[in-house]
Amino acid sequence: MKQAIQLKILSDKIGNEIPLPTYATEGSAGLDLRACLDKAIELAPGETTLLPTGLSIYIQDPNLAATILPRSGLGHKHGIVLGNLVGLIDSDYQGELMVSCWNRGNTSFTIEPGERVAQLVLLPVVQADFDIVTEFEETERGAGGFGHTGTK
Ligand SMILES: O=c1ccn([C@H]2C[C@H](O)[C@@H](COP(=O)(O)OP(=O)(O)OP(=O)(O)O)O2)c(=O)[nH]1
Ligand SMILES: [Mg+2]
Repeated sequence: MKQAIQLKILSDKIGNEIPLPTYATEGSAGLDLRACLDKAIELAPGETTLLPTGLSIYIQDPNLAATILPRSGLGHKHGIVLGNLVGLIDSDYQGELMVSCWNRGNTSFTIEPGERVAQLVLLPVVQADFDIVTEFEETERGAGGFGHTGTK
């Protein structure tokens, strides 16, 4: 599904030395987000930094949200993941898209201006309209969880 999403460019770098986010392939679920930096940043092991993207989006539709997810290559090979593990962008947020970047690895990592540091995925959202009850209709699982069904 495709949907028009309003996007504001907040930095002169975007569209010049830093490209606008695009889907890398026809089937890509995520748009890579680039670090909108003047100069490279070295992220020491264990350090977290908040990276600007130079972009804001206004999703507007409450039945949509965006998530910011790590890139698998950066996360697996270099230990560069997100300080908040997953970022959630509310449909009414209009500020700059920010990426909390965490070096969970053992070696320093340099983030270059324009580097693709994370990816943005738009998702459908269902808002709960709570119906207060005192009993649920019984299920086989009931309250069992946290390994209740075993491992094999
Ligand atoms: O990785 C992220 C996570 C969030 N945000 C922005 C968009 C989101 O809509 C807003 C608030 O995020 P969230 O609700 O996760 O943070 P909070 O700590 O609950 O802040 P708030 O009290 O503003 O909701 O911050 C980002 O730019 N990047
Ligand atoms: Mg919040």
